[in-house]
Amino acid sequence: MFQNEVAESQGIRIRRRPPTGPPLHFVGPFEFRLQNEGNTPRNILEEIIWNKDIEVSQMKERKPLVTLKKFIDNAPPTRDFVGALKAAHSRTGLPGLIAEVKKASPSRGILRENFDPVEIAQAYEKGGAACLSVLTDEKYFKGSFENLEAIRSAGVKCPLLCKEFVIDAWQIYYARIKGADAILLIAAVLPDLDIRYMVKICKMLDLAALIEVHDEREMDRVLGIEGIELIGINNRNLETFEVDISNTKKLLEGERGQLIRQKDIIVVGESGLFTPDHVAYVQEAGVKAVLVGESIVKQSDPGKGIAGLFGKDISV
Ligand SMILES: O=P(O)(O)OC[C@@H](O)[C@@H](O)c1c[nH]c2ccccc12
Repeated sequence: MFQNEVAESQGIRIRRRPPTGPPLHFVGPFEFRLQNEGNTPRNILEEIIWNKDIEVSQMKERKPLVTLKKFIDNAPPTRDFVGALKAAHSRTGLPGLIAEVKKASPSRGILRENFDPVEIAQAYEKGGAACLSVLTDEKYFKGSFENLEAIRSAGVKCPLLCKEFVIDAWQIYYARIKGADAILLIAAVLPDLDIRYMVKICKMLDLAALIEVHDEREMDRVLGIEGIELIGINNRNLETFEVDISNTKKLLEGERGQLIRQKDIIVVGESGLFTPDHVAYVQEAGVKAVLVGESIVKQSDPGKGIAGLFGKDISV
């Protein structure tokens, strides 16, 4: 089966870029660039993935895997991402916070004009964040690997999640070299075999893998994969941008919730969390951690934003 057919059989709607790319000109009497005939992205996530494909193939040419592997041997050890979340949860009795260093997003535009990633990261740490998430996609989120590196070099102690659209194992090695302690893998984009393979690479590199799901089918696929410690439930649909925090509750009900507790998997509630009520709602649903960007990054002091989000100071 071809790559897209394997993906489709698992309910994955995101297609990988056609190898030839969309035709750029008229050929013969007909325009071949037909809308939605396989050569135009159908939604924003698909567009991001097709761009990422080009970006990664260019970066791989400049820094082939053999070169990256040499740097890995000298990279400092990673810090325990999952451990930090668990420790925060038992210290505060509230979900451990992964605070996101996020300048912009395709759905919300620019979130913060004067954006100093290191300053924001330090404010988050001071405000009681257990871990940080750093967006590294430049084109759609105005993030960068330089931000990740800078935060790590500035002496921030919170473990760092590299927030990327991973489609190739090369990106995992790259993230590790740039200072990541954990990496995001999105089930809406990656077939089971890729997730299995990438989770193994993460283990080999001592990185935590946060596997992100958005619906029941993705959750069931991921629960069928061995060795997963961390699942994120995204309340935002990355194809339509619709946000609904009851999604977290829906995916943790019944047998799924039971299986997750049995397997001792930590669930992270992601996106659209703005108030102490929101946090309490997803905690009630069963999450032990939350991933929050917009509501805290927008505050003039993002550290105080954390106290606002939880309804109390969690820094002590
Ligand atoms: O800013 P919010 O609504 O608090 O969301 C943060 C985070 O969940 C969101 O940025 C996110 C979750 N999964 C993603 C995947 C790609 C890009 C971004 C994301």
